[in-house]
This record gives sequence, structure tokens and C-alpha cells, in this order.
Amino acid sequence: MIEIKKLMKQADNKTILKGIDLSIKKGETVGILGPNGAGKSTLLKVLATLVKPSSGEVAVGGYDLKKNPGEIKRLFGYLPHSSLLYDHYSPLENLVFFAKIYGVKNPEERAVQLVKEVGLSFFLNDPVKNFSRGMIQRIAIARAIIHEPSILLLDEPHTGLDQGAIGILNNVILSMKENGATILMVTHDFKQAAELCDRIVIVKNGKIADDFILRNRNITTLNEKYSHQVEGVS
Ligand SMILES: Nc1ncnc2c1ncn2[C@@H]1O[C@H](COP(=O)(O)OP(=O)(O)OP(=O)(O)O)[C@@H](O)[C@H]1O
Repeated sequence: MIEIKKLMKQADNKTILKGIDLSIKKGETVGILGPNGAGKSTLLKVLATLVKPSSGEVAVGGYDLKKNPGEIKRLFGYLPHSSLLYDHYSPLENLVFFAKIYGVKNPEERAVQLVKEVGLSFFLNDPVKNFSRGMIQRIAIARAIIHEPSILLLDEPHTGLDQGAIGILNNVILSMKENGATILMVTHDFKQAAELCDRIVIVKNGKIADDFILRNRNITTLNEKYSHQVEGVS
């Protein structure tokens, strides 16, 4: 589904990604872990077509990133650090706007259904600028999946969420997973990574330091492998 070969990204004389080779199959849920500044968000931004690679090959769903960025963009639902929502618009207005951009059938119906799914029906018509960080993140999740993408890119999606919102987000992720979506999740939250992901990729200093299948939601294995690769503990 996603084929990355020798991916490099340079910016301001700094090499952020130093030759990433990564192959992700359809239906995999992959946790991307690593220390601050390792290049995790940059990797997601390249896939989301927001950042151009300096060199290397990226293919998604059979499309080449350089030749068909538009087709690739459509396959992805992207949840970045910033919500991408319009402050003065309500959840309904925001979601209808994005639904129309993606050509979703019945945009209003889909928007109302998603606001209900993320538990904010009561605030359907209130401006987003009055919302808390967690409420904004709930609507941002709805925005990311409005067009029923086949690949979900999540950048630290659990940050700032309360237990209720974590449950909602995890249900969204698990139900997309059940429907065959491919999911990449950058996170510092080992508990959520172990709970949701089948495979873990550790990025360190712009390179892949480890890549392994995580069986039985085993957080101890995850902790041990991370400590070994990142903190040099064996
Ligand atoms: N546009 C840019 N120009 C210059 N440097 C950049 C740019 N974007 C990112 N960087 C640098 O690249 C490095 C990797 O950033 P990135 O955000 O990908 O890391 P990360 O692994 O997601 O970190 P964190 O866990 O802190 O979110 C950082 O040192 C960052 O300052």
C-alpha cells in the first residue's frame, strides 16, 4: 500500500530524513515512535504531500508521489498537530466545507453523523473558537475521516484528550482498522501504541532504528525495544 525507498529530506542545510526504506501493507496499523526531533512528523508530512522529499521514491496505492500527488492526497485522512479547522465556523460548517472539498455525497448528513460520533452534537452550531483543546481535537478527528479515507495518518492523536475522547478516537481507529484501512500513528504514548498497533517502527535521527511486529499488545516488549534502540539500554 505504501512503498518508501531511500527517502531523504533536507531543509535549512539539515538532513531530517536520512534514507528511509519502509513498506507498509494494506490493513496494517503501524505505530511510529522515536525521540523528539527524530523526523516522525516530517515523514507523515511527506506522505500527506505537504512536504516534498529531497530524493527517494514514494508510492502509495500504486501512485507515484511525484507524478500523482492529487490522487494520493485523496487516499489519506491526515490528523496533524494543528486542527486545520476554521475558528469562526461551527463544527457543522467546518465539516460540510471539508466534505464538499472531497466531493462527499450528502455533506450535511455526513457532518451531522460525525459530530454525533465524536460526542459533540450539543455544540453542532457553536463556533469552534470557543472550544477546549480536547473538543477541537474531536472535530479534527471527524475532519480527518470525513471522506472515508483508506489510509489514516495520525500525528500524536491522543495528546490533550480526556478519557472519553481517547475512547472515541480509539473506536474510530479500531473501526477503520476493521474495515481494512491502513493506519500510521506517530505517538509518544506507549500504552496507546501497544493497544492499537500491530507493528512498531522506531525512528531515530532521521533513520529507521527498529521495525517489528508487536504481538499480544505487549507493552513490555515495546518498552524494552525502545529503551534498547533509543536510550541505549540493553
Ligand atoms: N521546515 C523545516 N525546516 C528546518 N528544519 C525542520 C523543518 N521541519 C522540521 N525540521 C527539523 O527537523 C527535525 C525533525 O522534526 P520532526 O517534527 O519531523 O520531528 P518529530 O520526530 O516529529 O519530533 P517530535 O517528537 O518532537 O514531534 C527537527 O529538528 C526539526 O526542527
